[in-house]
Amino acid sequence: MLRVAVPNKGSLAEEASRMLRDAGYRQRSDSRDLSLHDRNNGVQFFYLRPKDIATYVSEGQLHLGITGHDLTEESSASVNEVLKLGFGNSAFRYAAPIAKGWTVQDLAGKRIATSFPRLVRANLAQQRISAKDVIRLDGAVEVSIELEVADAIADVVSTGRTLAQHGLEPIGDPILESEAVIVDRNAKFDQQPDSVDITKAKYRFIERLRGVVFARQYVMLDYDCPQVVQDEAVQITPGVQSPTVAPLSLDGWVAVRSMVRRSRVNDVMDELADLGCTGIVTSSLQSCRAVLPGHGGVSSMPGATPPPAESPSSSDPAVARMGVAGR
Ligand SMILES: Nc1ncnc2c1ncn2[C@@H]1O[C@H](COP(=O)(O)OP(=O)(O)OP(=O)(O)O)[C@@H](O)[C@H]1O
Ligand SMILES: O=P(O)(O)OC[C@H]1O[C@H](OP(=O)(O)OP(=O)(O)O)[C@H](O)[C@@H]1O
Ligand SMILES: [Mg+2]
Repeated sequence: MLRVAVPNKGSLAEEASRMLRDAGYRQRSDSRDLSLHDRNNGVQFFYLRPKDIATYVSEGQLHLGITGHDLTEESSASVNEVLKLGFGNSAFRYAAPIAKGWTVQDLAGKRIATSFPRLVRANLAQQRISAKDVIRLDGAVEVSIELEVADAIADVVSTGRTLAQHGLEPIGDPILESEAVIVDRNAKFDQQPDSVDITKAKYRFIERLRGVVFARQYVMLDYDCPQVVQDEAVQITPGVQSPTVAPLSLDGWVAVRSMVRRSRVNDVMDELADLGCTGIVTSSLQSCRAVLPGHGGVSSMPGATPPPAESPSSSDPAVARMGVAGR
């Protein structure tokens, strides 16, 4: 039985469960439940503090976990990040009162409050800055300056609203950029290697989530196209092998279906309309299996779980049929 850790609260919890539901897994309906057995999929989920997840996974009690890249870096747990999940995006940054106008060098001799002391100490050492003290706080770090516990902070910044509300501004480059990731253990010499069943179950789980991550980046585009401009239209929505092109019952017209990057879809629709295409509609995708080399995920990250021999590939006709637009 595959055992997977999921954030039980905080910024990552809701989105992690939503992504798991989109991938077909059952999720808890009561936030007091700390585990849930999804019998149909052979997975047991454990709802844990995201900060602790890398530790459980590295020790081997849990097979995989969803947590933040920054939390993984802060912990000394030995894990591999095997898939980026595209949510929980943040930057970990130094900040100080706007009125001070400090640079990073001004942190020398100052008290710095943070929930990530290990990352801060490592960054200060790397920049050869000798702070007076690094003070560990669990949260609400932005208020520590007003309360005179610290002179500056290092904290997670997403929209920047919390900093602004407290009269603070980020200083220097981000210490770290972060997003939610799936972690796998980096097996130690004294640990049992995964059984064949667990290796396969891990692969299946990661591929399902990868399908959701991928689907969120694309939309399905359908349109009717005058045959005389079909070649130009196909260039605008090229797909992987090629888009699906089917005859319409109207002479001189074809129907085209292709996946297009969500970030580009409005430009693509404008270009198709300018060409004389019509009936251009988009539909959202919940999940898919159409991941190709270079599209992120396991293949692009170190320490990836190797796929079992029978893993699907982009030569699979089911994948080729989807007409994934490569732009
Ligand atoms: N405002 C935010 N936007 C996006 N991601 C965030 C935000 N705040 C924290 N994170 C990310 O969430 C993870 C931290 O999760 P955690 O649950 O420990 O913190 P939290 O969301 O601050 O919850 P808590 O309130 O319990 O401290 C980190 O990976 C962090 O980068
Ligand atoms: O840049 P923003 O969009 O404003 O988000 C950043 C804030 O979000 C998180 O706090 P959270 O709400 O988790 O509270 P906490 O400080 O108690 O952890 C983080 O620690 C920052 O305080
Ligand atoms: Mg927080």
